Amino acid sequence: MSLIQTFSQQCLYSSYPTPGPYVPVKLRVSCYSPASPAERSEMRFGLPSKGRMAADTLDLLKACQLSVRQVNPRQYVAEIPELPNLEVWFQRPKDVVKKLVSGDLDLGIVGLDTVSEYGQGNEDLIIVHNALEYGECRLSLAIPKYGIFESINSMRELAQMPQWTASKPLRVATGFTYLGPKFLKESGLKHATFSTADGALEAAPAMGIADAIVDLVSSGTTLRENNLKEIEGGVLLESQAVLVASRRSLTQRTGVLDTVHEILERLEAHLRAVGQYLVTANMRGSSAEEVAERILSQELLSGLQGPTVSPIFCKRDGEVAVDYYGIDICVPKKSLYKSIQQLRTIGGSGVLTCPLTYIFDEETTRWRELLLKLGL
Ligand SMILES: Nc1ncnc2c1ncn2[C@@H]1O[C@H](COP(=O)(O)OP(=O)(O)OP(=O)(O)O)[C@@H](O)[C@H]1O
Ligand SMILES: O=P(O)(O)OC[C@H]1O[C@H](OP(=O)(O)OP(=O)(O)O)[C@H](O)[C@@H]1O
Ligand SMILES: [Mg+2]
Repeated sequence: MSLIQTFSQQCLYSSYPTPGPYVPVKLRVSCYSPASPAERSEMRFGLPSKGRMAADTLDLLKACQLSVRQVNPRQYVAEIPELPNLEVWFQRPKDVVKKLVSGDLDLGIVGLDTVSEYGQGNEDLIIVHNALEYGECRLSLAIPKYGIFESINSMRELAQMPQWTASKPLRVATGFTYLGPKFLKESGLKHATFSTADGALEAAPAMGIADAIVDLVSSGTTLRENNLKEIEGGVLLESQAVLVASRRSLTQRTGVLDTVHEILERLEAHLRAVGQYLVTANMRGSSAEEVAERILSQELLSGLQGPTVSPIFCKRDGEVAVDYYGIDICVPKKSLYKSIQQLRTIGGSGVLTCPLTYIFDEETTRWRELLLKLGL
């Protein structure tokens, strides 16, 4: 097959599978019988089976004490022992989205770019957590730095180039055959055609196959190495890993909403805690308020809501007395050493630090937003 398929050919491939039974080809466990969305009672969680998202997704779940138990890496079904009645299915990222739409999965983790491309605005897809803090990239239009594009630096300038006509449109290579055309249409670039390829899109302009590309950019190295540039107004989407669920499953399938609540709480509590340290120390003082005042006079020691200051009771001359206070503060890892220095200057001693696993807040904003979206 040639590097680039034409857009019309690609359209044939991108139609959704019809909803219904899904029989995994490589499944070696016989206890999983195929069931239609309406028949099955277990919840299904789709995770990326390959690519850069796969390992990071498993790592994130593990950090939330939701380790995925997979008997062997070629087996596409697994479980999370902490979450009963839930099956994990490993699928290509785009298939996670397609199967959420068809009702063969209930929840999934993939990049927002994949949800937007393959979900195509489908209202059944609900982003439950929009920032899992990995897989960060952007979907961007890029053009060559050289030739007729040398002085073109914005989408407006690109759209106004006299070169693009009905008979000689701008040729765009992209794997994003839904988002790409939609974006160019909205940008006022009337004359554009699209072709698609599975990878190495950045080569298309130099090979003379395309004038521009729409592809994912992270560090920008691939574009730079291929003499391409992004332009003002050319970012279609900022993406990172997200937790996505099917509205139908959330509202109709027993247990899905509760499970999503638990997963969401663990994700939020973990992501809040990442990079945070708990610092405990002792401080001599005349009262808890006086100690708190000293701590709050330091820029880095205000903690999440403020320091916890607790009296340390000791026995002096047969009486209970308080000379020292124990303090607990949360500080970001990047300012840990500076915080300890500040603590010492105001009399802190016996300083202990430990990384935090979870910070559970009151009910999370995302949960409230989800209930609102579901009309609950
Ligand atoms: N360079 C990148 N840096 C960070 N995240 C990226 C990058 N490229 C892609 N991603 C994110 O990772 C997701 C998976 O990309 P990946 O390239 O691993 O899989 P794929 O493109 O679906 O598979 P393949 O490239 O093997 O066809 C993308 O949908 C996107 O959200
Ligand atoms: O801005 P950068 O950090 O250079 O990353 C961007 C590249 O990463 C992705 O490709 P990937 O590595 O997934 O290869 P692929 O084209 O085979 O999907 C994307 O399609 C870009 O080519
Ligand atoms: Mg890729």
